Amino acid sequence: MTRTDATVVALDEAFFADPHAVYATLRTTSPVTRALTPVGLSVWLVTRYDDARAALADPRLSKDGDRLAAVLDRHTVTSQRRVSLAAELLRHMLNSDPPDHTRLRKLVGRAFTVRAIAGLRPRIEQIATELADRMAAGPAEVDLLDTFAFPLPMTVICELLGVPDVDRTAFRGWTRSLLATDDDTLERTAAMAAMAQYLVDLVADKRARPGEDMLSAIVAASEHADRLSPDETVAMAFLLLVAGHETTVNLIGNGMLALLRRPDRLAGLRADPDLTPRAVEEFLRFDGPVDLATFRHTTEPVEIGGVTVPAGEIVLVALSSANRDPARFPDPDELDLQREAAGHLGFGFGLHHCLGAPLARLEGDVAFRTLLARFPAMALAVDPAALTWRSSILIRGLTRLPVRLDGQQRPA
Ligand code: HEM
Repeated sequence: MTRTDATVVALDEAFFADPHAVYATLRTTSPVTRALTPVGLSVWLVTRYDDARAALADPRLSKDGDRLAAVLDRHTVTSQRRVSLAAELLRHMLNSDPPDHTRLRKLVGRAFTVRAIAGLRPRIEQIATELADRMAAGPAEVDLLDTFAFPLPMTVICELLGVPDVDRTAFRGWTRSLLATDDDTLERTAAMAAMAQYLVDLVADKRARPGEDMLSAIVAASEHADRLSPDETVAMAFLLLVAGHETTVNLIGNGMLALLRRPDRLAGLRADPDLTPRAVEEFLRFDGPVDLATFRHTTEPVEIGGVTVPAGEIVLVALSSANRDPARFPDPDELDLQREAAGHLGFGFGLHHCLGAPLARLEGDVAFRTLLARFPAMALAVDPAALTWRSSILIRGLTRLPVRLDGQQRPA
């Protein structure tokens, strides 16, 4: 951990390499503390489970996007420029408080219930099987993120929303650039603008030629002007697409890494596939895809864990830290697939609790069952110490996950 003074934690490369070590110290020494993001934004970090859960449910911690812009400007302490966010992409539910949040979430809520999502299982299994077939027919060493963990959720969310096949590769580049903190600011602003333009065109296309997909249904709803504005329609598409694929890829990646590092756990799960739903909850707790929840800001002074955070401050709730708080989960650094991991904050908590959780759980279930059944000899192709993590204050995910499907170690 690097500290710029006694109380400010730097969210830097050392932090991204091992956030769990930093969090373990913070939970005992300074559970609610100041931190500095890589682009020089001054924030408050909340690291204990009880404080994190309370903060996520506290209406005084606002998600209002318009007010956030002003707060962000006040808290940027370096000269580095922030990425200019395309206005069309901002008005989504994760940037809103009630009543806008309630209206936006209700519009798609029914499509994402456990029951509605369960109908997708056969198609998700088919996609997973096709990807596994392709892997089995290819080289013995692959990047599991590229060959399986990314294309599975990407294909599912694109099919659900009605994004044409040909456009999916460009989308990956844009979102990667957007969620990284190490890319050039201008490049990220350009990626954002390109994505906004693409989605504006896609929405226009759905309006002109509606299909059976969810985006066409959202566009149809937007025609009632009181329900969804044009910007809200595009922002909804943006949120669902980005949230729908940048997260589940790392549930599969981080979960597979955890298993490959613990062959005993891997063997136990392979012997009892019905344990998979429980294992997925443990992967979400142990090393979930969302490290820090999205920005919240205080609308008045708020006491969190005995510390008074003044009004107009940005608060980052450390979900990964809450999920390893020994006060909530005994022996938290142990991967225990039998444990009762329910209550983890991997999907957030409160009003903004992940809308796509039923879909993510289903994709995770299918992914692990498929990979374990099809590749019984799968092993890490590199020393775990050689693996690198993405530089993002939101996403916890590997840059690559090289595996050998035949179980052979690469010669040194
Ligand atoms: C394992 C995969 C996933 C994880 C770990 C995850 C995690 C999260 C978290 C932590 C939040 C709350 C963020 C906050 O409060 O700051 C959230 C919100 C959200 N997620 Fe997910 N997510 C996943 C998959 C998905 C999928 C597949 C979708 C599908 C479209 C999705 C759609 C959303 C949406 C729309 C919200 C905003 C909800 C609101 O503001 O009311 N997520 N997710």
